[in-house]
Amino acid sequence: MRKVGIMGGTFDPIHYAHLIAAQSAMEFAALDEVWFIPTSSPPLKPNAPLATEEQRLAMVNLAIQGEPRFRGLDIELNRGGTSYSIDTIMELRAMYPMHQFHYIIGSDRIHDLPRWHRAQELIQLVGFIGLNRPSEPLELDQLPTQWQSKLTIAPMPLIEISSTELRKRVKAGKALRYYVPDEVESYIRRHRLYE
Ligand SMILES: Nc1ncnc2c1ncn2[C@@H]1O[C@H](COP(=O)(O)OP(=O)(O)OP(=O)(O)O)[C@@H](O)[C@H]1O
Ligand SMILES: O=C(O)c1ccc[n+]([C@@H]2O[C@H](COP(=O)([O-])O)[C@@H](O)[C@H]2O)c1
Repeated sequence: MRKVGIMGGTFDPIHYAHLIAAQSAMEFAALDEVWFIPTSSPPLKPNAPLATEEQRLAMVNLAIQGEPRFRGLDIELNRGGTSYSIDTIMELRAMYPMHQFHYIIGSDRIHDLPRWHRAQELIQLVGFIGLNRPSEPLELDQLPTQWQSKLTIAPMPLIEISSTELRKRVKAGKALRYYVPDEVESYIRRHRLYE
């Protein structure tokens, strides 16, 4: 049996906090691998991503190259439409019956977990590894008890980097260096993303 963490996200663009979150979850929960899965259409976000699906996946693959335990998956892009996690988990469980999956999420997403599509079924299929995020600090007591019992909190240095802030930085002509891997910055500049 392999323990696999699922790092789902819009990744518009992927940044260092995503990578540190994945590494923290991997260390804490003794995961064998983390699979990064870019969404097609993110369920609870008001705006559509700015970069294309191909560009977001390309940036994920550039960011994780060199870490053999990290892998980028196009399963949600191939399925298209709204990327509900229940569909992804069911598909992955059917494809990899010997794997045990854990969903990795930041505190902003932890708070809206009960509003996820078919949340009651999802909770039966997968455990969650949560990471604190300074913009929306963890408030576990706000979460129904049945969710609290399915959630493990992994320690991670608080890092207030968001893709929204990075898109604003590009628009304002500011540097991305030290916020994203160099290869991701080069890709963003080459494709003139977020300008
Ligand atoms: N700074 C961070 N610390 C911890 N977790 C994070 C951080 N940034 C993102 N995450 C988590 O990573 C996952 C994917 O996030 P996402 O791709 O939406 O990035 P984002 O920075 O929140 O994007 P945006 O600003 O566009 O909303 C989510 O579970 C999110 O909570
Ligand atoms: O299944 C849902 O209803 C659902 C609702 C909100 C978020 N998610 C998943 O959570 C992950 C992070 O979402 P986001 O919007 O922060 O990029 C991504 O994989 C989404 O598909 C899933």
